Amino acid sequence: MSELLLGVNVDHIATLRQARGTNYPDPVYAASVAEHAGADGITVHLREDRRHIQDRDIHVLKQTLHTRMNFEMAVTDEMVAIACDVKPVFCCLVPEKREELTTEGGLDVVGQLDKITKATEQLTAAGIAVSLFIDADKAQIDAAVASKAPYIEIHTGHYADLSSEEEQLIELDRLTVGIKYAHSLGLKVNAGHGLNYFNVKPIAAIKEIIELNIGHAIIARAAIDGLDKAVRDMKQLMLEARNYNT
Ligand SMILES: CC(=O)[C@@H](O)[C@H](O)COP(=O)(O)O
Ligand SMILES: NCC(=O)COP(=O)(O)O
Repeated sequence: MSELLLGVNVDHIATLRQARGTNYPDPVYAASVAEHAGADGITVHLREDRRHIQDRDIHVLKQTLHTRMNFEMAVTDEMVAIACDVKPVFCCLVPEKREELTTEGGLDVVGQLDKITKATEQLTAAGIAVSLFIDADKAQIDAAVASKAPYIEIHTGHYADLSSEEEQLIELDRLTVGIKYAHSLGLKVNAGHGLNYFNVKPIAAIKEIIELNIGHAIIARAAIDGLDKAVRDMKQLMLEARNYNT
């Protein structure tokens, strides 16, 4: 069974920095620690409101990463221009609202197919692999295929937010059906949002998933155990889930 990759999202290292307007903690340094600990990639979300990751972070990470950058962005001319300048390996197109605390759902590809297809064409022409952050919804998956984006990232936030085990199992089944459907259409499938040390294994066990992008839980754990250990512990859980279910 293929190895499951871990993309570490360092947004909330930047949240801590922005809280006081200092130059520490530096998400660039955190990315280096995470890579040393076994992260297969680094995810950063440059939001329109710059609440955490800054433009400087993106440019320095481009010069310093040893793995690869997954640049999360809204589908705007500003972000497309930045992405085409920086040329990360991956761009993940996400929905964004200034008033949201965090990402609330998947991108509506069905309702914005022309806009997303155009952005995908522009980013692809710049040599960037495009991923669409979508819900495990058949119509959205079909629209992702139509947009010609090679990757999708299935939004696991609803699964993560559920408290009852029964409801979580129902949502896990819905995610699994969507992921397998997307894979059957030739899409490369990642997953993320809200995954933590207690809910990651059932998602990691879905063998069609290539990469999990995890941030908040790892950075929160790092505040207690340190980032190196937080990353290694998450990688270990993912490895156990994938190997156990071979
Ligand atoms: C798209 C997604 O689920 C996250 O990668 C996103 O970065 C969440 O936004 P915040 O990092 O601002 O919480
Ligand atoms: N796309 C998901 C991501 O990068 C991290 O999301 P979270 O683990 O911070 O919720």
